Amino acid sequence: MSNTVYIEYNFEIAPLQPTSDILIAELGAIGFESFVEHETGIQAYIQKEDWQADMLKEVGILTNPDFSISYGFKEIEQENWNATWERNFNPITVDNECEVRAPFHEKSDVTYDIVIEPKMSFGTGHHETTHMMLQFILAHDFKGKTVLDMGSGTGVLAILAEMRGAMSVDAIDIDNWCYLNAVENVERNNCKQIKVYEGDASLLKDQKYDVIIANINRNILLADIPEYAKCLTKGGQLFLSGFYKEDIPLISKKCSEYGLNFEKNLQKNNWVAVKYVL
Ligand SMILES: C[S@@+](CC[C@H](N)C(=O)[O-])C[C@H]1O[C@@H](n2cnc3c(N)ncnc32)[C@H](O)[C@@H]1O
Repeated sequence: MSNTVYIEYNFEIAPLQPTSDILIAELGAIGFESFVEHETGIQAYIQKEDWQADMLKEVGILTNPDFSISYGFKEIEQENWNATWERNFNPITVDNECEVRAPFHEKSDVTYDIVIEPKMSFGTGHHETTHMMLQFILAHDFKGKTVLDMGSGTGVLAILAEMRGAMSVDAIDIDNWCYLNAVENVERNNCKQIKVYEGDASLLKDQKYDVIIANINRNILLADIPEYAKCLTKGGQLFLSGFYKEDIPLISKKCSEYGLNFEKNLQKNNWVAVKYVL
């Protein structure tokens, strides 16, 4: 067990929606890694080494008079954070076909049973963006496809892609903890076609993929769409998430500059997942 130290913020929020979604997006943009929603707000986590006492000055929603947000913070050891996760992690079912659960939950009768021990990584299916990406994977044919999962977190999307018949899956995450966690989850789900890498889009060279899935955030996607386009086979599919409905025009404009056409989007609360085709 690594002894990374985290800062845990507890935000009490009114009204809860859409405030917590906006707050999560703003905190994500300044380096917060993970979020746990509760009945009256959210807990947000950032590594102590990435934290500065005045960093919340950049979070615009905190000073917006339309919302009421109060907060406090404390330093915690990673082990405590895991305990929080485990208390909050209930199994989730996507479209009656796929269940994402922790090892300590009982298996239920679904076609795709995914076991994830999230530890510090994002990707249990609870977040709207993960949920919609899982829906996209369930709704599309992955048989025999070569797949890239960029920003793989726990590896949950890569795991479902393999279960749906992908021939090979490269899963890449910039974060060392996510990399290690995805390696564990790949093994835990007995996946054989997934290779996990630590890094970012600079790892992409001459590889070609039939499908690219990337649930990251607006700015990283905008920066990396040109790389994704280069790596897609003609007719290849790109599934993106990690941004809001309002960001679709900007993301679609960038995609169309690289020959990727908008096909459809899913929406959950204000979050979206979008399909583009080359
Ligand atoms: C929103 S989470 C998505 C995790 C998982 N794919 C899912 O759908 O639940 C985004 C992930 O992208 C990773 N990430 C952030 N910036 C990245 C980058 N430039 N390249 C690759 N991964 C990145 C983060 O470490 C995080 O695990």
